[in-house]
Amino acid sequence: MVWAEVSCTVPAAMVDEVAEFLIELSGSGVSIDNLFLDTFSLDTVRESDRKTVKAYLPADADLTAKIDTITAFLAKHGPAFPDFTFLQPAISLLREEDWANNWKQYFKPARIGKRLVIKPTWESFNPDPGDLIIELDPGMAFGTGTHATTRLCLEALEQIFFREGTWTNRQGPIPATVLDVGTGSGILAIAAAKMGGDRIVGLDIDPRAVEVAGENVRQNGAADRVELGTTPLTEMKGQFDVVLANILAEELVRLATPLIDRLGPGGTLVLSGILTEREDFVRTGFADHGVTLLTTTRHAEWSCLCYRRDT
Ligand SMILES: C[S@@+](CC[C@H](N)C(=O)[O-])C[C@H]1O[C@@H](n2cnc3c(N)ncnc32)[C@H](O)[C@@H]1O
Repeated sequence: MVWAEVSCTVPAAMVDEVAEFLIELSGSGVSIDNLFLDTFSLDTVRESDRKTVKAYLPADADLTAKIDTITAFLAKHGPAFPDFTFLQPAISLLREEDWANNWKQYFKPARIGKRLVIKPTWESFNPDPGDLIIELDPGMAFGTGTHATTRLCLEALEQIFFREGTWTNRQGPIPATVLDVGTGSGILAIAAAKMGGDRIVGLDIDPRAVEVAGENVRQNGAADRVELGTTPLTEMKGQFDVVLANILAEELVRLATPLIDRLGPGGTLVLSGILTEREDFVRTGFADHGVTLLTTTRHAEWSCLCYRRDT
């Protein structure tokens, strides 16, 4: 397999927008070269006013169209940023082994919330007491923990499971069952299992994501509690204590009824993948559905809404 490394050099203020766009397009993470070194002395390390955001795309028949999409994105959105100069994205081809190693230099253990650490398998990490470690290699499925929408879900899960100084489910009866709609890399399902969920079901419409999630679940020793599959949400049966869905606002609203149907009375629904400007659209879509909005959290331009099912 050959990969294309696509490098976009943009003003620092545009980095977040370009990174979000490339994450969506590539279905995976990006790297950002953010330091400009101009002498041998570390004292002179300073932030550059330009940064290079790199994404990795399979070098297949779709590559040219994707590069055209990236070029059009830069040309359309760049002029809104001061000091923008249009630079054609630079492309270099990498073999699978090089691609894998390229990723490695950018993925470091990341703490999310207070106790969760996402750790690439090749890195060593000394956990603090009470830390939960998720071992995750960046694959082609979305969900390395670094994206704001994933982070917001993980923080919401910690709020649900960690109470009064302990992970509740090991002591208490609920919450015990979790449905993760759009599981991607399986990161939320694994986190739910580590936090104390007894039975977790992860669904994804993309069979490749389910495959990657399966490997990650096994790697984290959670296969006894996590089931994965491509069953459409509308065909799912049963009810869960927690339902997570990190998919886009339009899809969340489209699926409002089946999402709530899968939630047991008093259960918590975590909706993520919502651009903050689309928050009201989602709130309206979930109004009069027998759920009460508990919290709204935001990170970058993303929002996460948590609801409780009333009866
Ligand atoms: C933004 S990713 C989230 C991945 C992971 N849960 C996370 O939080 O990082 C969304 C995932 O949802 C899947 N997806 C989109 N619409 C879906 C649907 N209607 N049912 C199930 N999966 C869906 C996509 O294939 C993708 O893997």
